[in-house]
Amino acid sequence: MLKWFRKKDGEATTETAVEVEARQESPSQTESEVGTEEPQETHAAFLARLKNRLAKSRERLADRVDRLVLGKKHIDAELIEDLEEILVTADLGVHTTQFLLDRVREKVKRKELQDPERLRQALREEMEAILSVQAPPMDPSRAKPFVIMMIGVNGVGKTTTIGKLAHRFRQDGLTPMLVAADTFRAAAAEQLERWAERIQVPIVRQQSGADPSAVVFDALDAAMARHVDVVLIDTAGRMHTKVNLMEELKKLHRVIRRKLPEAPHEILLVLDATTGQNAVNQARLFQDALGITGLILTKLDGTAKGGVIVPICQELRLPVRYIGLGEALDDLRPFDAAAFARAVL
Ligand SMILES: Nc1nc2c(ncn2[C@@H]2O[C@H](COP(=O)(O)OP(=O)(O)OP(=O)(O)O)[C@@H](O)[C@H]2O)c(=O)[nH]1
Repeated sequence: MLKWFRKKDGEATTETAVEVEARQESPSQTESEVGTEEPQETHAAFLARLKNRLAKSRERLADRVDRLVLGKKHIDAELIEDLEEILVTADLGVHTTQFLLDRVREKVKRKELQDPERLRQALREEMEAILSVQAPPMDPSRAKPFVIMMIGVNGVGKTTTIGKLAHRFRQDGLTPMLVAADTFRAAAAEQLERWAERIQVPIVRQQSGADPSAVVFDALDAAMARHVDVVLIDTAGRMHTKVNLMEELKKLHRVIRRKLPEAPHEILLVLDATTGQNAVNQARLFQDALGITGLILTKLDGTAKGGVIVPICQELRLPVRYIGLGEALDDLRPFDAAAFARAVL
């Protein structure tokens, strides 16, 4: 059954009609309509899939390390120098590469690592340790509504990730609501609306050019009135006016806080793995401006640059919440440091 809730918002602007589109059907009905129920995948099967998707990264890193040590008897200065080039070109960055090489040298010196064939395993352990950032888990049950602000530059996959994440929440029995706070690009709200339709969740949007803060303000009212569990806010990735993107996002953040002092409960930065080292700069900028609570790395299916997440985790000490492995509904997976390290190295 399709229900429409229309609300004229005279306070924000005279013309802003907030449309809360809601479909209220039983979860079982929705699941069969959507027809995308994730089959229960074993851990081994998932690992195989992740390795497969990260195939290019593996070629570039795991295979290169294997080729490097092939036939070598000792880990010597020359081998470490060659390893340095491999790690830097796998987007691990100069700082993280030096850190990893120092750890290798220490282990060799302490005679904990002597066999070149164990080099890949040793690096993998170090990588896993860096990626295992200690942080409280993302727990949507700790607040109602649990507000997630999705940020990132344009094209990284924010909208797609919101759709996939909302789908996951629905499967967990939660009611999500999508909020189109990128009002600068009409296509952005339309794309989010298509996701809302596809996964059958309500969306709050206003017409193009509306004030994003007004959209969010109204959306939080609607979420509270309708007892929504999780609010997912899609934000702009690029400003088409003179307004500075970071200033706009900060304003949005203030509006959320004013309405719900504990919110946003998560500020998730979406990074496109294919951009390599650019992702490091983006993470720094967004962290300085807003303070991020977690990362989502998308497009790992088509890149040799997945390694970029390692220097980001090492420098900013931020947990990776999810990884995107494709464009399908179930291609967003919770991040697992051990599985990721094993898939890359
Ligand atoms: N291969 C692949 N493509 C992805 C993934 N995530 C998103 N995409 C694609 O990346 C493109 C951009 O995604 P969007 O979700 O529109 O990105 P956005 O950050 O919302 O972009 P703006 O609205 O311009 O700010 C789309 O074609 C998505 O289908 C992923 O994990 N793998």
